[in-house]
Amino acid sequence: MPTKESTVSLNLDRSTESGGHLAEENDTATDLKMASETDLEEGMTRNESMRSRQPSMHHIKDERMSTKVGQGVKFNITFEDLSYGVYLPKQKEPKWLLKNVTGAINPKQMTALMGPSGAGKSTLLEVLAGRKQDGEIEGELLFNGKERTRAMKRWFGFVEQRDSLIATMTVRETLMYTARLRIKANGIWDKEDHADQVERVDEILDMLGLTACADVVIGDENNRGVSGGQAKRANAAMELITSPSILFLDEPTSGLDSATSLDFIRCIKDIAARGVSVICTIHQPSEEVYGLFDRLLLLVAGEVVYLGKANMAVSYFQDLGFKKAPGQNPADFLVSVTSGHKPTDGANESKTWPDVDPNYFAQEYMNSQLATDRKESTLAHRSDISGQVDTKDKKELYANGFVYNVVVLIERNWCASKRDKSFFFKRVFSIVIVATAFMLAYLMPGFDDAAIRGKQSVLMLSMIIFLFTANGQVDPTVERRNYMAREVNAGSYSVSAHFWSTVLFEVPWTFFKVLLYSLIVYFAVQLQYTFVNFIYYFLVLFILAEIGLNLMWFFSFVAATATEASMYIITIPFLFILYSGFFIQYPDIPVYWIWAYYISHVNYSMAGLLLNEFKGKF
Ligand SMILES: Nc1ncnc2c1ncn2[C@@H]1O[C@H](COP(=O)(O)OP(=O)(O)OP(=O)(O)O)[C@@H](O)[C@H]1O
Repeated sequence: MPTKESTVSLNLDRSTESGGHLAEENDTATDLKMASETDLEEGMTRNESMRSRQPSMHHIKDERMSTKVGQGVKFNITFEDLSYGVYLPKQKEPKWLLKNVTGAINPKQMTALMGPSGAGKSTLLEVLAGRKQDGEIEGELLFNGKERTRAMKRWFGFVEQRDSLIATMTVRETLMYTARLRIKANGIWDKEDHADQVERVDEILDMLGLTACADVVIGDENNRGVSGGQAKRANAAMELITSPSILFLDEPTSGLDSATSLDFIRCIKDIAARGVSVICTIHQPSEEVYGLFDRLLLLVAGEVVYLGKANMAVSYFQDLGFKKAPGQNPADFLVSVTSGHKPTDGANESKTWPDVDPNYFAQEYMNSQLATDRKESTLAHRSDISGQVDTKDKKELYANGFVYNVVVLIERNWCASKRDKSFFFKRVFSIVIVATAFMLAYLMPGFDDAAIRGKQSVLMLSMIIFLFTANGQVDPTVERRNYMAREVNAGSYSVSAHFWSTVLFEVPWTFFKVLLYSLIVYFAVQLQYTFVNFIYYFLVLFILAEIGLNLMWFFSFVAATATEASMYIITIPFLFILYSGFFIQYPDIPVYWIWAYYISHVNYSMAGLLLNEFKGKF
């Protein structure tokens, strides 16, 4: 069990490729020391040497923003006795999902994070990337020897297992908007920025073999778009736009066939070769895919059972007495051995595998020379550069300002919406159909009993329509929230920028929709023919429509699924309608529901509309 105090700390080191400070294979402490002492031999003090390598965070940021993939800041991640636990209900002690994990991830290397299902691979990836907000973290986690700051997020690229892309946008549009949001810009429509963004997008399209499908829409199950493999690459491409120094990938090949997986991992290998630290969880890679990884971190039940060169892993376990069958996939062999599952499909050697305790491999690794070397290497790297760079969090967490982000997000909303066939139907045509139906049903001039009843019904039904009219947008809103969460997590923009861009994008459409409806219904049903009465009627419906829209957004964000959101969106306004005093008169409302009458916005809106229409008429 973890014993160390919580000292999660990260660090930032800048090392250029020419400086050679971060060697390709930092396997031993000796290698690291030798590399860092190059400058010292040239007559610099250690502090001078470090300062020359590590400019301020601001300097680094500017430099990074103008560099291509792999040419910016280099990161070494070191973690020592890193543990992560969650509190289960009614438990005082945390359940430890990661236990005393020690290791390092270096630039120019591609590390595979493997292990049986439930071993803690995704958990480790998220802890390293700083994505675990809950639970308890113990041990030490350093980025070039310094504590992680929130501002560092922008140097990280995290490719989630599930592709979250906007179906109606093309691959190029997706990347262009990502570039606009994540790269520091001079202005919203600055020409130089645009040229730089185009250049970067072209570079990444080329790097990931997406140029041929750059102008194809992503698509979904209903609309044909790019292939599954291309979507995966587009998903990863979004994370490369900012030239990340560390690329985390969570099972990027899941759902891909073996040829496409190989193709994809080759692209990632090329990216690592440019100087990026790559760590990637992967399930059952083929022998060829496995062969592309430089290092392997094998986890079992939250503990490291192997961390070292990927091509040495099989012999490490063979030396422990576990023989690999000829032709057996090395990744399958490693997972079978460490998970205690002896394969039955002709791997005769597995029958002779020793029966071992579940903790055997973790213990064996802890006592191995590999672990001793690894620990020394981790410690050496951390102490070499700790305390030399500015790790203070910067005030600005996002590449660009709030207004810039809101404007770009509005533009992107339009770009994504214009190809959505249902967009105009939901916002314009559906309301024309409803208004026409009203017009035909309630042509009732005058103020006789039937006309009064008809007008009252029209007023109430108009309100009901605008309370529920936004419900058709639940599905796309729930879908987009994953996309938003991804971008907010990546530090592209704030939740409030997303909220205001959505509000501002929808306000003109709501205005237009309510105006269209009002113009048709108000005059057809012959409500009060004065400008002031008409404006009053229009404004009440507009406010109700905005409330309906906001309720839809709220429930679409808090509900687990679109179905659950729809249930809330129907139930809650329904209660406000039921106890508005229209269908059940105030004296007849059950006393335990009277609160609903007082908080019902439908009640106040209906009272306003009735006064607007009938005041002074009787
Ligand atoms: N919030 C949580 N509360 C309790 N247990 C959790 C929580 N999150 C994860 N776990 C457990 O921690 C273990 C590790 O989960 P994780 O998703 O990291 O495994 P994994 O190795 O990525 O698995 P897979 O390969 O199946 O995706 C699992 O047993 C999981 O059930």
